[in-house]
Amino acid sequence: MHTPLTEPPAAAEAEHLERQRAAITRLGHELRALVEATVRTAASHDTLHRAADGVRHVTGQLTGRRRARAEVPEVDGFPGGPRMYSPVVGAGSPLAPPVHITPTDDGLIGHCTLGFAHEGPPGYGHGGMSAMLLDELMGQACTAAGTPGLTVSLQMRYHQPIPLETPLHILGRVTGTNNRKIFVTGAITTQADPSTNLVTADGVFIAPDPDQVRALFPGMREEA
Ligand SMILES: CCCCC/C=C\C/C=C\C/C=C\C/C=C\CCCC(=O)SCCNC(=O)CCNC(=O)[C@H](O)C(C)(C)COP(=O)(O)OP(=O)(O)OC[C@H]1O[C@@H](n2cnc3c(N)ncnc32)[C@H](O)[C@@H]1OP(=O)(O)O
Repeated sequence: MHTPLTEPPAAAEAEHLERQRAAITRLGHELRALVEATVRTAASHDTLHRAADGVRHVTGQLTGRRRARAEVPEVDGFPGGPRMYSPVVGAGSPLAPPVHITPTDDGLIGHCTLGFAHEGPPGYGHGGMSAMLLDELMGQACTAAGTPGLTVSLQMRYHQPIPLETPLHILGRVTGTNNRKIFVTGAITTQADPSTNLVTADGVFIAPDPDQVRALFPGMREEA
């Protein structure tokens, strides 16, 4: 059977990206397990010191070339594509639950479960986490509606605490626009009781003009 000596560049690049993203996702998963174990453990100080030595050793393996501040990672698409290291949706970020987002009839829905690393009041989610989850969903709802925007105002209402280790729904929906202003609402519920809003938010996002986009995101690739 004839095998081509060189793969077409596009196919090789796609395969490289896929491998890279799979490895980033795997490391993110292990790091989340480490973070969760760290904030729940009752291990002795000896064990904690040994773990710290081990983690320092691992960190030392990841300090080669590092991306610059405004550089968009090669594994990402911006705007509108994957964000592997986002603290909300990034499969590679130990900070992210991570949230998995899908479209709805009129906006977006995110699915996630908060762990002990996201705790505010004992047993419940941190209010700042709720704001971060909603900011992301509402921001992505702007992008999904065809008008990517930056948050200029986020009004939060905390109705009931968010239980940890409980599957959640996070909703984001664009309700209107006025020139560059985009009005968005959001809500967090449990998956089990989607009709009871635990947290709601109203936000104003602004679509930056082209000069602002160039100034703010110098690392954005031309094709975006
Ligand atoms: C095709 C290319 C597209 C390129 C990509 C474009 C955008 C990408 C953006 C987002 C997508 C990316 C990632 C999503 C990730 C995360 C989602 C979470 C969202 C965030 O994590 S995002 C970070 C936090 N966010 C900021 O870091 C913003 C800081 N900010 C600024 O960088 C400036 O603010 C800017 C540049 C946005 C606008 O600057 P500016 O000078 O053009 O705006 P200006 O002041 O002229 O206001 C214009 C009109 O908005 C009204 N207005 C202003 N403030 C208001 C407020 N608070 N409430 C109500 N209305 C307000 C004014 O009253 C006026 O209204 P009017 O025209 O009617 O008078």
